[in-house]
Amino acid sequence: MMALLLDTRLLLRRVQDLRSLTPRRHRVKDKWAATRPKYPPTSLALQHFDATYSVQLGQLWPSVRVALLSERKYGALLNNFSSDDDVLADLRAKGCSDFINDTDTEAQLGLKQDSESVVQEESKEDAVKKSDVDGQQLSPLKLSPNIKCAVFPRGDITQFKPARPDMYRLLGYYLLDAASVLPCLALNVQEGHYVLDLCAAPGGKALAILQAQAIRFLCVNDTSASRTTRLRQVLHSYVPKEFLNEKNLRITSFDGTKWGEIETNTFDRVLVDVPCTTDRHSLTEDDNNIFNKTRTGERRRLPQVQLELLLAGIQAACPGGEIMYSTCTLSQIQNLRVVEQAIHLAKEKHNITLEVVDLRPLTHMFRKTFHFAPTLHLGEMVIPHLAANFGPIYMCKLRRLT
Ligand SMILES: C[S@@+](CC[C@H](N)C(=O)[O-])C[C@H]1O[C@@H](n2cnc3c(N)ncnc32)[C@H](O)[C@@H]1O
Repeated sequence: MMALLLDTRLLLRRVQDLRSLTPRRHRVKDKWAATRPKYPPTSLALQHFDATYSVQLGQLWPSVRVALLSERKYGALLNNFSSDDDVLADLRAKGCSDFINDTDTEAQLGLKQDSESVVQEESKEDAVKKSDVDGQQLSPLKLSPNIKCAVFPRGDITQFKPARPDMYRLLGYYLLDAASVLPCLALNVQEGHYVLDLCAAPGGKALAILQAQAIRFLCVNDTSASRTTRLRQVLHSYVPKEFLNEKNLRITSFDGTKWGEIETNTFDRVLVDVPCTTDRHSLTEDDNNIFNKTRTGERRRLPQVQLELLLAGIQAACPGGEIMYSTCTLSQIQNLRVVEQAIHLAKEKHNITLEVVDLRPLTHMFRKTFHFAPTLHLGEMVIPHLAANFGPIYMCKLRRLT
């Protein structure tokens, strides 16, 4: 009996000891509980997108939503300046293909058995007809064969390893959303061109444009000083020092909306890759999120800033020059509406006439790699899909007639 009493007392003491070691639940609030916003920006973004994109995209929205909330897919933009000649071969050995140049004729014609293919219901006859259209329409597009981007096949979510430096410490590839190479390809830079990248940091698209190895002069600009520093670092990690001189390249940090006051009628090609709601980032990262309550004003001003940037880009182009407007949002207000207004205001305020360049041949050519939104009346848009989780990327190309 005595032994049992002792055992019980010992047991009680152990329990008390343990209690003193374990803090009572809710006695002290966890630190994060006090600072965590009631409505995290990612949740606010999802609410906003559910309300707007369900109307804009209709039946497509649920599948785009799932893809946007899932792991994104990258592409590896090959660096032609690297002295390592085996990079693409190594990536191919891992199962990648260069989505721009590895379009073998059979696959182009849709004759290959591909259970996942977006064109799986396309008859052989249709495919052959479309291929003829490709041939005719793609020749004026003159895509640069030097721009190469490796991707894993549809449905394959293998991740790329970080790029390795060559003997000159230049990296072999740059990881980016493969769809963001499309505006650079469609910009169609030709030998001897003067090119302006108005919102260039961190520099993925500038790097893609440089791969064409045709440019006479590239001006890269970004209003953010910290992002311009990042842009410089990127250029130094991928482009040889000999190229990074004032004769070939200018790095500036101006407010791009004012470019029309600085330099007009100058560039053969202008890329206007504007700040936007960066839909994928807004849904997945609370840090630096434009849906943060403190940034509501900035978010509401975006369409106006985008319009001013596009108008400045249009003015910076020379007559006959081409301007590419691009975003990484699905929002009609930031995409088509901005382009419509810019075309109108360019005429009204600056007497500049523009024509919209048809990018359908490009979308047709890359229909096996990306999902494109059904016909938009202005521009083209890559929409995220679980089997090919790239985008969103909107692009619209304008040509200055006057
Ligand atoms: C979508 S990001 C550009 C991405 C870049 N083109 C790339 O491919 O890496 C938009 C950029 O616009 C810059 N930006 C925002 N407002 C600007 C302005 N008024 N003038 C110039 N750049 C601006 C931002 O700092 C940001 O780096």
